[in-house]
Amino acid sequence: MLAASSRWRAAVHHATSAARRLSSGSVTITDPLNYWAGRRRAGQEKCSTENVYEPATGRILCHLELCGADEVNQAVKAAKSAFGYWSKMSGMERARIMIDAAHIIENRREEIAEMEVVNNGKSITEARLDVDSARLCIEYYAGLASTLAGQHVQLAGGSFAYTRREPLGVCAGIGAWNYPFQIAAWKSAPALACGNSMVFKPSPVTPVTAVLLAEIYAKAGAPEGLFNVVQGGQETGSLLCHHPDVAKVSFTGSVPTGQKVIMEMASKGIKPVTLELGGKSPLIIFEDSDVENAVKGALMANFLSQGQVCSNGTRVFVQKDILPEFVDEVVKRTRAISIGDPLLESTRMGALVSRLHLDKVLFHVQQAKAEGAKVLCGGEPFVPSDPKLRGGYYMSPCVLGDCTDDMTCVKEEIFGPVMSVLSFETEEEALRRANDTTLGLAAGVFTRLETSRAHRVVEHLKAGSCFINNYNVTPVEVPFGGFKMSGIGRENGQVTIEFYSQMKTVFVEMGDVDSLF
Ligand SMILES: NC(=O)C1=CN([C@@H]2O[C@H](COP(=O)(O)OP(=O)(O)OC[C@H]3O[C@@H](n4cnc5c(N)ncnc54)[C@H](O)[C@@H]3O)[C@@H](O)[C@H]2O)C=CC1
Repeated sequence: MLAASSRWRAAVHHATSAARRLSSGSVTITDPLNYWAGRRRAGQEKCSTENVYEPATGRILCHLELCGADEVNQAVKAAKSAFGYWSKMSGMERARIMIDAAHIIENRREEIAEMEVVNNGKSITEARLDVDSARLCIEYYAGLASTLAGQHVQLAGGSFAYTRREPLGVCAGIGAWNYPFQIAAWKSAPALACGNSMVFKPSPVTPVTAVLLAEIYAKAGAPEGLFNVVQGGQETGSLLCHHPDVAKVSFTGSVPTGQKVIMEMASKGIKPVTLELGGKSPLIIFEDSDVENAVKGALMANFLSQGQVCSNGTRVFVQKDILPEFVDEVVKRTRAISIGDPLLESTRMGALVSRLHLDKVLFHVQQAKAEGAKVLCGGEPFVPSDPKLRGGYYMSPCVLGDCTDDMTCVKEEIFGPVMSVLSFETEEEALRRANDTTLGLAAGVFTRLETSRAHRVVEHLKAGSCFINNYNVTPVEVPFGGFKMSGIGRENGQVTIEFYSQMKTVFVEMGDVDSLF
C-alpha cells in the first residue's frame, strides 16, 4: 500500500544512492524474535519451533520459537505494567517519544527494508515505501496525541458534564504476512498515541521485522513493556486474544480467521475488535478514461507486493469499446515487469511469500483456464537464471481475459498476481456487477470527461476505500478499512482514535439533589 505515487517515483530515484548491506541467500537469523519487558527473549527449552523461509531463495532463514501460555502471560504482564505509566503521561510527552521513534525508522530505513525483503520476498523498492508508511503513521499519530480532548456541556442550574477520552489498556495486534513492518506500525501508532500499550503477534511466516519496531520504540524512550512481540500462529494468537488482561484486539488477516475465530473470542470477553480482512475489489474503467492512466492504475491495483494486497482491484471491468486497446496495453506492460531477485534495484516483482501460497495461486490460474478464462499472459512458475534463486517462489504476473462473473477467479480472493478482465456496456450494469460480492474493502473508477459520473458511481459502490482515477494510494491521514465482510473499524486517519480509546461521561451537580423519594 503506497502513500502517494510521487513517493513511489522518489523511492525509485533515491534507491541507487543507498548502500546495499544484504544479498539474497546470505542471511541467517539467530537472534531471538520474541520481545517483552525491554529485550529480546529466547523461548523456553520446551517451546516448539517452526521454519521461516527466505522467499527469494527458498532457504531456511531461521527457526521460529513459538510462544505458549507462559510467554504470552509474561508479555501481557509487561504491557500492563507499562500501561500504568504510559497512560498517565501527557499527549505531548507520548508524542515526543513517538517522534523520536519515527526518526530512528528514517535513519534505519534501508536496513529495515532489506530485512523485510529477505523475509517477505517483495521488491526493495516497495519495501522502502512500506517503511516510509510506517514512519509517517507514527509521526501522524504523534501529532494527534496531544489533541485528544473531551467536551464540556453546560446544563441547567449551573450543573455541567464533561467527557474524557481514555485509553483501553493492553491492546493485542495480530498481523498478516504481506506488510509485516507496516501493519505493526499502523496498529501500534494509534494505540500508543491514545495511551495504550500493545502486545503484537506477527504472522509466523514473516516474524522478523516486528521485533525491530519493538527495539526502536525502546530506543526512543518508551517504557519497558510498552510494545511487545510474541511469535507464533493460531495457538499463540488465540492465547493472546483470550487473555483476560487484553482489552482490545486489532486483527489483519483472512476473512475466515477474522470471522470465525476473532469475533467469537472477542465476544466472550466483550472486547472491541478492529478487523482488516480480505477483498475482491472492482476497478471500473469507462470508455472516456485516459487509457494510459487506466492501464497504469490497473497494474498498481493488481501487481504490488506480487498481488498479495488486500485492497487489490482484481476484478477489472472495462467498457466494451476500449476493451481491445486496454487489453493490448495491459498485457504488453505486464509482460515487461522484471521478475527476480527482490533485493536488486531493477526488480519490480519479487517472490511470493511461500511455496504453499505460490502453488495455491498457480492452481487458481489452472482453475480459471478450466472454467473458460483465457490466459493472456503469465500465470506460470518463473525460474530466475541466477542459480541461488532457483528454489524461490516466483511466478509470472497473469492477465486473464474472457472472464465472467461466475468464475472462481472472479469470485474468490486469489491474493497473487492475477488480474481478471471483464467487459461491460452500461454504468448501471457495471455498478450492479461490481457490488455483487460479500466483500467490500476497496473499489476504483477511471473516467475522465464526466467528473459527475465518477462521484455518482463512487456513491453507489459498496466499498470502504474508493479511488477515482488512481488505485492503491493509502496516505496515513486517510481512514482505511472495509464494508461488508471486509472488516470492522478503520485504520489510519483521525477516526482511528475512536477505535483505540473509550469515552467517559462525567456529570457534575452544582445544586442540591432533587430526589423523587
Ligand atoms: N484489510 C487489510 O488491511 C488486509 C487484509 N489482509 C488479508 O489477510 C489475508 C492474508 O493473511 P494471512 O496471514 O494468510 O491471514 P490469516 O487469517 O491466516 O492469519 C492472519 C493472522 O492471524 C493469526 N491467526 C490465525 N488463527 C488465529 C486464531 N485462532 N487466533 C488468533 N490469531 C490467529 C495468524 O497467525 C496471523 O498472524 C488475506 O486474506 C488478506 O486479504 C492482509 C493485509 C491487509
